[in-house]
Amino acid sequence: MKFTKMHGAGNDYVYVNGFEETIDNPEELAVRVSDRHFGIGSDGLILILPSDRADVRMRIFNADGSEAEMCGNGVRCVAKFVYERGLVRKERLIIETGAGLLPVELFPDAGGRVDRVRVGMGEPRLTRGEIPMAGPADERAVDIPFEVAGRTLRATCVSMGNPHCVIYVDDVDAFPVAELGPQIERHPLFPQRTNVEFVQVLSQGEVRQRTWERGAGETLACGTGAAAVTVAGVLTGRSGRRIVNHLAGGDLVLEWLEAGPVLMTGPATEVFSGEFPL
Ligand SMILES: N[C@@H](CCC[C@H](N)C(=O)O)C(=O)O
Repeated sequence: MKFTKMHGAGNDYVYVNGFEETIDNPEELAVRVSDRHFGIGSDGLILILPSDRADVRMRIFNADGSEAEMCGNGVRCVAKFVYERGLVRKERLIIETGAGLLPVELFPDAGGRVDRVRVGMGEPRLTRGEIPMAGPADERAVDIPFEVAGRTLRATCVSMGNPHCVIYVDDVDAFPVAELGPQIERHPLFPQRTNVEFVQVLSQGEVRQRTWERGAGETLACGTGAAAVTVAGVLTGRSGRRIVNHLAGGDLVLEWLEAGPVLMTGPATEVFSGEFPL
């Protein structure tokens, strides 16, 4: 199987061109390729596929083999991949994801190389029923207290097509992400598990984020997570509608428009291509 390894702000995936390759068991393949010792090494697997509703379709599988609805850093890399290889030579395209059809804008340089991409991430879903989260289905979860490992934390929960639990902390570097992340991911509040963002607010327009991803563990960045953090900042009054989010692997610029959708702009980087035995 031919593959390309790409990353968006350090959130790395193995990308397979499904216009040419047929993958029978992507769940199992995701586990194999993601292994950082015995595989290629990645946070998961992304398939780039033909679509009958959009210019291209993507499917994302986490490193544990579970399929997610959407990947914000991945969608930027998919756009770069299809543009640079001439599969879809458009600077504005639509990508089909499990979270719906998303508009994407590319900023190629004079040589046709794309390093920066903007994605319309759709409208956040805010009720517990939509996230999904235990409790009254039509209520929001904004700064709600909950217990984990004998501590009381406060969570603001948002779906960007996939579930996110945002927790504000004073010092994100010192926070025990690896200890509490997996316990929050599988907390009984979240019937489909959750991604977890630990956030330190620097100012109304700037935050720092560490991410514990559902199905992948701590990653260097999470695009849907950064979008959820933008929304949580507005809902809790901690940050404004437009922020720069400093993630462990790079920066993303986000804006939650009054009209509804969240826009995310960030890097898309190709690392190398190769062949992997199926
Ligand atoms: N890294 C991604 C999100 C990938 C899926 C996530 N782990 C989930 O299970 O929902 C991003 O950049 O959004």
